Amino acid sequence: MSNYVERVIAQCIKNNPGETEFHQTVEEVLSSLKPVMEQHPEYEAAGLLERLVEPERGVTFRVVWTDDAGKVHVNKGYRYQFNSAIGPYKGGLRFAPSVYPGIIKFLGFEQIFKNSLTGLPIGGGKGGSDFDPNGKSDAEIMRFCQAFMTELYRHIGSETDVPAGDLGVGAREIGYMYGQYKRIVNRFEGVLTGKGLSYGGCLGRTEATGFGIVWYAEEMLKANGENLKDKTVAISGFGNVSWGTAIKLRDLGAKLITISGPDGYILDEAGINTDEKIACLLELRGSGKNVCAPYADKFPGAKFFPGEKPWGVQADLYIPCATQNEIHKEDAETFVKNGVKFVCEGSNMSSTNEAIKIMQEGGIIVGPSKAANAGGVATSCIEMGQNAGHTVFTTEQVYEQLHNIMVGIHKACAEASQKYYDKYDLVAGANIAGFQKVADAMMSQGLV
Ligand SMILES: NC(=O)C1=CN([C@@H]2O[C@H](COP(=O)(O)OP(=O)(O)OC[C@H]3O[C@@H](n4cnc5c(N)ncnc54)[C@H](O)[C@@H]3O)[C@@H](O)[C@H]2O)C=CC1
Ligand SMILES: O=C(O)CCC(=O)C(=O)O
Repeated sequence: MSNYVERVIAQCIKNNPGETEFHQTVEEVLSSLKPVMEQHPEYEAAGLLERLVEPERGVTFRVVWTDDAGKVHVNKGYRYQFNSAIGPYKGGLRFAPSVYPGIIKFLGFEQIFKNSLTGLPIGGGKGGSDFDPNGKSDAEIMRFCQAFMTELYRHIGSETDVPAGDLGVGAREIGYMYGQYKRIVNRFEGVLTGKGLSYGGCLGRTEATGFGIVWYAEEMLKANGENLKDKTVAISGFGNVSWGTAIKLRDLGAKLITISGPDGYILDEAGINTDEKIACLLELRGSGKNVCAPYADKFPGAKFFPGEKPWGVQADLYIPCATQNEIHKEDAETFVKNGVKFVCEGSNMSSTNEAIKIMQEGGIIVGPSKAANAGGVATSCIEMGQNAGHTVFTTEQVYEQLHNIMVGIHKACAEASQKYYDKYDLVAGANIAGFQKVADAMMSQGLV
């Protein structure tokens, strides 16, 4: 039966040449499902894994827009609708020059399991463009978003596929895309999440991913007899997820000491814990320059380390919050050498498979991104419910649901790994717990 897993991985790599990030996640997820396949031979007979790694649908389209000087630009747009067994496709849109099918497929595949882990009725999908929002004017962003939605609108809908933000797509971009969708279809519906509060957005969605990550990390620590109070924490990035993470760390009494960007990292040993310092993350993101160095100019005492990542800094907990594959083999070796105990992934697929193996073998507890960052999409689903019911939830109602969901996800991961591996392995547990519900639904729905 383990041959089944190997065969599907090999075939998937062959069918999707050059898409290394997609290969990486398929390998990581499917490998940990081996004991499940042993117990369920009916899955192989139903070709379940072959179907799981093949998106139900994928569209690639041309996006034509003009810059402020009137020059015409052409970008690629994508939406991969991976799996709708348990609900409408759901997942963000990423705008970054590095976007190509391998990135969107890795994110879409991860989203299937993440969305299932939330316990809510949402399938998996992801989309985006190789458009670079950095350095663009507001008018250029608007024209790009309108052009992108002019094609995307025909593939999505509040009961079909509900995109949201991701890297490079925040409230501003969602607003421009929502306006264009509404103009084309002449309907006001919950087709996107992460909307502004004045037109159907959900209180708490902006900070939800970061809050959820910290609540998940808190469960990891508690399960190992510790808590977040007075712990030092190193994170990467300074975007939406880093910002929400910074706020919740402060709420729970932890001390955040780093942020980072593509230009290097900031070490602020006094703690990134005042309103002004935390708001500076938003200013850096809003500047459109994609650099964190100006933090050190603004707050004397903070140091900037150009071209370096924050993983060599001594801390009790590490939370990568920027992009995929931020933790490589060498970083994992540094963690093990430094006696690190906890790494909780905030960004999607923060670590290479090799790094995860080194960390786990070195005794580090790793919280996998598909579980730890699921609070964002969970709150998006709360937003969908709010829109469908033509109602509004209070911040307290959203936070309470979100907290319960994160505690539940940690419990599901721990129980699944205990059942199939007889140990506390959140990485394998997240894959198995996320898989189980999707597999049950796919088996019930026949060969589709
Ligand atoms: N926004 C959300 O609700 C969710 C986001 N995520 C994931 O969290 C991560 C961060 O997303 P957001 O904060 O929303 O994006 P963002 O665009 O607000 O911020 C991204 C941050 O990552 C940094 N960054 C990007 N590429 C980098 C690179 N190559 N090297 C170093 N730094 C880099 C940027 O400088 C920025 O600080 C992504 O992996 C995303 O997929 C996951 C779940 C939900
Ligand atoms: O809120 C959503 O629908 C998607 C969030 C997202 O892109 C993610 O979970 O990676």
